[in-house]
Amino acid sequence: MEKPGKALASVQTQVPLVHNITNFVVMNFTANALLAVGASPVMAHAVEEVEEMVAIAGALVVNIGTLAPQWVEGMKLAMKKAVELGKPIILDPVGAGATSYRNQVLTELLETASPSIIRGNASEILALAGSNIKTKGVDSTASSADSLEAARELSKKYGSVVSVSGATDVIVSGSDVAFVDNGVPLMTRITGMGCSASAIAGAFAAANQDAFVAAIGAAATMGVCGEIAYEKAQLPGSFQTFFLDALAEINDEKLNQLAKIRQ
Ligand SMILES: Nc1ncnc2c1ncn2[C@@H]1O[C@H](COP(=O)(O)OP(=O)(O)O)[C@@H](O)[C@H]1O
Ligand SMILES: Cc1ncsc1CCOP(=O)(O)O
Ligand SMILES: [Mg+2]
Repeated sequence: MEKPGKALASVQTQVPLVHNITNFVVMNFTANALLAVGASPVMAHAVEEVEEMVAIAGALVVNIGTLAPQWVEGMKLAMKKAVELGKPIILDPVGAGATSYRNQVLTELLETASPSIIRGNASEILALAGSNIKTKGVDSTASSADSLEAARELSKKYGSVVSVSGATDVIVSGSDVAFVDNGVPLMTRITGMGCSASAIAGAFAAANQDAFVAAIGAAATMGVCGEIAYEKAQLPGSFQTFFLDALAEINDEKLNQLAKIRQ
């Protein structure tokens, strides 16, 4: 397995534009996380402009966190355009398994296009694979270790890389699996950490052809930066600030040294 530093260096040298259709809760934090890691964020969801925006972006991140029908229309238009132009799509199925509306919209989005990367927590990935699990709003009620089979199924069904976050991040691409053991539990106590993981996966996918390499690099970057931030702050408010600082200071060498990736 190639070390993740090279994939990060590609992001930092290319500074890709990442088009996010994401939720109201995390827009600001996600944009800051992308800027800090060395990418360029834009948030745009109006049906009137999503096609033009995706045309100038390196990747499209679709996050269903605060859904409404007009947004779904914009997501579908953007996804179709991304397919037409060969741009990678990252899908974050926020709250899959919490309500039937979310499940229905996810079915429609996955009929519209196959994402390069599906990034969610364990409950969301299990729900997406058809299990009856009830996600606790947007929070997971399952462990990433229990989602390996579901991730495999989804990866085969949609031809996507599936990245499941948790104590260990599980990343599946067809029959290939990688595990990333970085991160700290405090990351679950700040909203937008998973959404940022998906947005950063977008930056990595924009700058790296191989979606498996991109998803692993993004997960390792998130986890390593969480560990660096935790050395400085052990409470959510200050941790969030130090996490952004860590994203801004991470480089290929440090990432290679601290990433714990198993295959
Ligand atoms: N128990 C944990 N220990 C260490 N890192 C974790 C833990 N749970 C989640 N993370 C990390 O936090 C980030 C967000 O993951 P998660 O909380 O699962 O996403 P979401 O916010 O979508 O539910 C990921 O980078 C993940 O690796
Ligand atoms: C709390 C909340 N409610 C709707 S979207 C959202 C943010 C979810 O963010 P994350 O999946 O990164 O925890
Ligand atoms: Mg999430």
